[in-house]
Amino acid sequence: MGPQSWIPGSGSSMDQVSNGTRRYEGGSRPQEAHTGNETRNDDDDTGYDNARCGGVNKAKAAAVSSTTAPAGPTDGGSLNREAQVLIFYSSITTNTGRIANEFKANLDAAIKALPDLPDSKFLDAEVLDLAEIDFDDYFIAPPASKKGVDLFYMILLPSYNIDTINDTFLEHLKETHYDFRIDTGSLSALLGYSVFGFGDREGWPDENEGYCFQAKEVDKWMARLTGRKRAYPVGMGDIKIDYRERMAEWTSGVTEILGQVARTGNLGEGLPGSGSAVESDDESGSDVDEEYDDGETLVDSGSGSASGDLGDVEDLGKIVEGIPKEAKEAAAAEAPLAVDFTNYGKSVVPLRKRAAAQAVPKEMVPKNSPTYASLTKQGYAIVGSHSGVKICRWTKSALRGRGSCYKYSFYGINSHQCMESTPSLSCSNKCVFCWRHGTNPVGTTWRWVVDPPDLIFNGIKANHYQKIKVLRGMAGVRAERYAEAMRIRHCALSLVGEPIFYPHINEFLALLHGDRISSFLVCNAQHPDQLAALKAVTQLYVSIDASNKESLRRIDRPLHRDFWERFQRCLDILREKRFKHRTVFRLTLVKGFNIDDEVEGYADLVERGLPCFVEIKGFVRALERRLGERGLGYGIAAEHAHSCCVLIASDRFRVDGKWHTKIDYERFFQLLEERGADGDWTPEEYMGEETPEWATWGNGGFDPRDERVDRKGRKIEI
Ligand SMILES: Cc1cc2nc3c(=O)[nH]c(=O)nc-3n(C[C@H](O)[C@H](O)[C@H](O)COP(=O)(O)O)c2cc1C
Ligand code: SF4
Repeated sequence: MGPQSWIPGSGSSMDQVSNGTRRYEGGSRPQEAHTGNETRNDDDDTGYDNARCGGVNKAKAAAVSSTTAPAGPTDGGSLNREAQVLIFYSSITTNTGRIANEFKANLDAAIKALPDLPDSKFLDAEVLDLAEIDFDDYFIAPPASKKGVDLFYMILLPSYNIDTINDTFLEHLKETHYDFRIDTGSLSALLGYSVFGFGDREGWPDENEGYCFQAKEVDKWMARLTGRKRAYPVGMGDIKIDYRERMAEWTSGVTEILGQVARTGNLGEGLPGSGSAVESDDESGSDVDEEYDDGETLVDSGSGSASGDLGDVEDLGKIVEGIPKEAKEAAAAEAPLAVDFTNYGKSVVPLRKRAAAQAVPKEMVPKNSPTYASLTKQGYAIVGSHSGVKICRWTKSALRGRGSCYKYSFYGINSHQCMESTPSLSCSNKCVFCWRHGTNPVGTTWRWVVDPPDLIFNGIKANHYQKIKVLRGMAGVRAERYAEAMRIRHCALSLVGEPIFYPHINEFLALLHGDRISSFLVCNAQHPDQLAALKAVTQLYVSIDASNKESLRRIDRPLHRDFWERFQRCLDILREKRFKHRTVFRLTLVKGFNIDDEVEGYADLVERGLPCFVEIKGFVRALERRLGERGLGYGIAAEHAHSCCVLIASDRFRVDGKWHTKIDYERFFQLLEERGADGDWTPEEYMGEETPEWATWGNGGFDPRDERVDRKGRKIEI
């Protein structure tokens, strides 16, 4: 969408029909507004018929009329008119008033320092006390007094759980939104807005207890009134502790956006009038609850993906369990075992043809392939010809302070700083639960064009950041977390495909580590040679979908004929590596296929590989008991109740009776720098601090500082 989109009269919510009559949403204006004594006010160049307004007061009508007054930029993108920031604040005990005036001085200076901006474009900001202005003048439509100037609103608001001007203000925003005489999005002529809240954690320790609650409310209503022109996530600062730091972050973010607005006339990726908003919430609906419903299921562990979208691989177990037993059995019985096109021996492809096909390597996922279409439709970005990156739902959830994935509870992975990706979208299995049947590239050896590691590394990072930027306008995103999210700290190589299949996996890992990004690499235990040659990773996983040869054949449907031998060799390699890498078994249990009578088999596999950790869903106690009987030294260390995931850990990670499942990432990078990717060290050397109490077995694994919400985004009282 071009810059014209936010010009009043050219945008969606403020449309005027050619005869100047204001167009109401839904076609015609509501019947009950007619007085029966209607005369048209010809002086009203907006075409808005004041006489029809019934109870609308004059100020309101005038304000409404002004929404159609300003014209927007027309010079091919950048602002062509003067712009100004209006800083609104409320203040009862004077802090915010003082801060607002200091802020104005800083902001004026910061705007002047923006590169490539002519001085004349931004007028000095104006500070306005909400207690002294008439809300109708500013918060129904942009003020008529500012005709010809494009406005950007910043609202600085302390929270008060007693009756103050804030309540009147919030009531006004709400009324304006619901007033049928006023168009939806009546403030959409603004360039954008952002809110910063002040609170006091001493009395209101976290958001569940009301910390900065009114700033969040104002932010929500402003999103509605502006047609979702949240330029930057709501910021929050504790007046006694960190407001300076938080405000500095927020100010730098907002100023950057102002520069973008001035240069391009729009707010950037993901926001109205500025490109794709598909990943942002729709805030135009009339139901307040819906605003916070992005379809994420954060607490309802019983639901899987109905659409067939695998979504997040981290939720695999849940999805797998959701498949009816009969369907799985039918799939396993009907689907032919995948044919190995690359190994010699019996093959349906004649050798000559195969040789010809291999002469010129093809792209693994060409742009015109069904796989490409399918992946991009589901939010994956394809990088080069065989790599992918996607924002996982936990990253979105963490950005909004609504909880992180189990790896945060177990290992201290910040979900909002985590990038989920793979350098190989291809793999050598055709697992029954994989949604990509029929379209995914499979093979036992690499037979495609190989992209260089730096192309993949730079590409996935750029795409990840771009996707995060799109989320800037999403309801509920915290400014602090957004700022942190612009620094990737973790990479989960666990998207679809098989990462160690990529021929330059070690070089790729080195690039991640060189940028101080930790690596969690998940493989399917089918490539022992590559596994043996793997250099340093922060945490190394094998995915274990079955406990014996027959189940594995039926569930993973591997391409390799010697799949079981490969699988066992991988476990042996993992056993050897356990004093170098943090090794993990991820047990994905397919109900009906492999739970019954298989505990013994899983215990055998654990005994063979002796991993540092076992991530498991279901039959936790049974497995723990078996491991105990064999004297292998494991215990239940942590849990994440939402994803029904439990962590069984080796006693190596229990110090003085306390579990230490977290990772000291800084120490990991130090070890790498000191000793190199081939160097010797043990996982214990970068063992992190004690597992937090809330993450230990029996305590649920939900960080109390986050807010629990249900499927609709409604807060859950605990
Ligand atoms: C009576 C009272 C109620 C308050 N209620 C809240 C609250 O619900 N949430 C919060 O985060 N801070 C609350 N605060 C803290 C204020 O928001 C904080 O001190 C703020 O900086 C005050 O700004 P001001 O001096 O501009 O009025 C409250 C403070 C007082 C005195
Ligand atoms: S580890 Fe990263 S990619 Fe995986 S679920 Fe957690 S936040 Fe998402």
